[in-house]
Amino acid sequence: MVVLSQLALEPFSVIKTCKPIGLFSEIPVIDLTDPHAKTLIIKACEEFGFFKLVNHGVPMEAMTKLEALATNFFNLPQPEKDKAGPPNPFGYGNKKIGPNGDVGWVEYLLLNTNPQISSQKTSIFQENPQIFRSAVEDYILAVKRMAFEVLELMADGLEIESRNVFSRLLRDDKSDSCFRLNHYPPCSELQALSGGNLIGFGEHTDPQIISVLRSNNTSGLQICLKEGTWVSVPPDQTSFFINVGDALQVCLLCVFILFS
Ligand SMILES: C=C1C[C@]23C[C@@]1(O)CC[C@H]2[C@@]12CC[C@H](O)[C@@](C)(C(=O)O1)[C@H]2[C@@H]3C(=O)O
Ligand SMILES: O=C(O)CCC(=O)C(=O)O
Repeated sequence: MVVLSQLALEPFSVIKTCKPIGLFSEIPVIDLTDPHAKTLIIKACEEFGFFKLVNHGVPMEAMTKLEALATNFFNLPQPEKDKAGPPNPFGYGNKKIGPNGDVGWVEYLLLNTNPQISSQKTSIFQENPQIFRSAVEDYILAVKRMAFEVLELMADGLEIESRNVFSRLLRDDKSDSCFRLNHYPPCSELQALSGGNLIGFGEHTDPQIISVLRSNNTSGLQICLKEGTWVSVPPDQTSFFINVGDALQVCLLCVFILFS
């Protein structure tokens, strides 16, 4: 048994904890091949701002490959991972999230997704540079295709004449879309001491149009419902989850104001 002294616990004092909450089974599920997908997406955006995507067209092989390589990266000794940091804004980060001084029990790789991905810090792809880089590129390409489809269905569902009104923002070579690989390391001693789960990536809204999320069959992601209750998203190995970001929420509000 390891007993942590007060001194050893000091660096963790800024990491918050939360009590486990129940899994939420009512998250809308959108089948991307369903002819009614556009209507169902808009309904899900209005009701939850969050939905699950199935039959999304991203090959399972691309997901599995990336997951294995990311796991290899996060299993590297700390000094090796640190060579890919600090994130400014792209690169490897540990506990410090974003520019606002937020901290969490998380380490991550933040990358840009534009075609000049080769301009990323090469130390990110250190172990197997070609293999890791091409797995990241293949995955990003497949996820982008899916995101184009979702954004175009959203425009269709809103009956906006130009179908690419949202997707062109992502298609743009200068798009500031980014790709984030989060790893939440286990820390059973601290969890036992605190009596709750350590918060990895704290409460926030996403500034983007949409965020595309995937978990490797692990629970932990929580969303806040309209009435303010936090619920847990059930673990899922094969689906993606879409979260409506602040930018799209503003667009949706404008559309509703204009047409109501
Ligand atoms: C804590 C934060 C990190 C973040 C900016 C923020 O203040 C709130 C949203 C976070 C997020 C989530 C999606 C993307 O990964 C990200 C790059 C973004 O634009 O918003 C991160 C931000 C970040 O890591 O800087
Ligand atoms: O790791 C996750 O699934 C959550 C990350 C997140 O909330 C985000 O990137 O906005």
